Amino acid sequence: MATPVLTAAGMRAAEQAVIASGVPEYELMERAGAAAAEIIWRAGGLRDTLVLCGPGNNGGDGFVIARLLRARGVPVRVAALGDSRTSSAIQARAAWAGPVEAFNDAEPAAQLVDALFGTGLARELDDGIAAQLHDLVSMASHSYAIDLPSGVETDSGALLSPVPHFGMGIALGALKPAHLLFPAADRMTRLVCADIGIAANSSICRLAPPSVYAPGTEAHKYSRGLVAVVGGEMAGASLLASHAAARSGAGMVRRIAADAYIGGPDAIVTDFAKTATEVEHSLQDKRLAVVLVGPGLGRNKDAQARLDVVLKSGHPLVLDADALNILGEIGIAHLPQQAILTPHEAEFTRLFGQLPGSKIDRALDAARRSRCVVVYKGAGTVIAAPDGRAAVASHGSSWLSTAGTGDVLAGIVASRLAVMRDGFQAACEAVWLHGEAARRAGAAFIADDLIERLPEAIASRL
Ligand SMILES: NC(=O)C1=CN([C@@H]2O[C@H](COP(=O)(O)OP(=O)(O)OC[C@H]3O[C@@H](n4cnc5c(N)ncnc54)[C@H](O)[C@@H]3O)[C@@H](O)[C@H]2O)[C@@H](O)CC1
Ligand SMILES: [K+]
Repeated sequence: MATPVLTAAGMRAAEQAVIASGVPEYELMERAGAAAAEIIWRAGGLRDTLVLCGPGNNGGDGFVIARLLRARGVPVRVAALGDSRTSSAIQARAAWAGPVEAFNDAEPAAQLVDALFGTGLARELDDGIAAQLHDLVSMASHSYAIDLPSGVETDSGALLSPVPHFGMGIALGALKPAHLLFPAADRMTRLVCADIGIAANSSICRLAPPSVYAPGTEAHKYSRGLVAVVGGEMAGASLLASHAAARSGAGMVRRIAADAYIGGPDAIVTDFAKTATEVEHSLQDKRLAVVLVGPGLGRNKDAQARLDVVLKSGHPLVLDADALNILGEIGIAHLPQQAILTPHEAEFTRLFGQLPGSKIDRALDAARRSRCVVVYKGAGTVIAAPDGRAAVASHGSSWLSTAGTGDVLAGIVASRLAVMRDGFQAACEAVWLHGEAARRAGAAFIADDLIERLPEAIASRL
């Protein structure tokens, strides 16, 4: 099941709905503290523990955690950053029977619990607070960020001040964008989400592993989807994309190109098309399920003419790389509806300019403007649909930062679209399979290795 992602405001609204149904706010704090204490107990056992409590409800959670860990026999100290300022936090502090040290004087412990700030962080931490938090976290063998690491901006994942690396992030009630978006996501080696009985409904989710279906017994190559990859100046990129498409479930892949490149899998047929008119002729095949253009296309006049016939072909499209660069020059008004666009950061900016908000906001805005599914690539890839759905892929392999992996992703997207016809779902499946193939390829792989891992990645989700 997809895990919902809530912004700070969305979380407050969900909390208010539960409170309106008759659950006191303090009860929610007790639930949050109990869930977090259970996770910490399981991971850290009887280690010496220091709980850092801030002035708001995040600090209140900290007092509950301290009390419950101590009740289990864990040696716990609490250090607070001033007085508690909310009624629930005051209540939680009163229920903690032990002493409260000053934050600035707190000595390190083997286990560190950061309950300084959560979704209510309004600005950067003072230098002294950030430095003390950093020292205490780095001296602990086990460290936990309650709800969020203190110092990260909930909705964007930006670091408002320097934030140390925590062993674990314990999200309360629902994931927030900062749990998945970089650089914040990188500050938690592990991430768990504690259920506190809040119904978290959201059109934004963490990218979930897909359920992939094997072809039916009646299937044949055309029913499984015929993908055309329109090539251009660089044969290698369109070959990589074609090969990736062929290994991702499509029934047949046809490369439409002007080069006479021989090599690559024999299963991929190359249609020799020297001119845009010849490309147009090849695209008249009614059996085509999807056309991919962009990898290796180039940006010269001939590339523009090829792109033009693809845009007018009437087929479902996947547009990547140079197709996006050309569109950045001629404008997105030329886009047909319901294509899938796969821009990396620079291509995204060329297409849509500097949009405001988080990476999720920008992807959703771009999807609405273009009326296309947008796969906004990079660390923390965001897939967004014009109807407001978004999925965020976190913790992809950083080894993907090598030549040709974008061409491979574009090929997988085209293939999954040919198989299932739903753009958003196809893009989500493709991003997941790409990430899984990378995980299986290990370290220092090249784009070609990734393709070889795709059948295993698909088999793992059958
Ligand atoms: N929303 C929910 O459903 C629940 C929220 N809970 C907890 O409540 C948290 C949110 O609580 P709050 O809204 O009280 O917010 P926080 O506890 O995150 O912080 C708010 C407090 O910090 C101060 N502050 C903000 N930025 C500061 C800075 N840079 N330096 C110094 N002070 C600063 C504010 O003036 C305010 O007093 C969540 O992260 C979670 O831990 C849980 O108790 C239970 C359920
Ligand atoms: K925190």
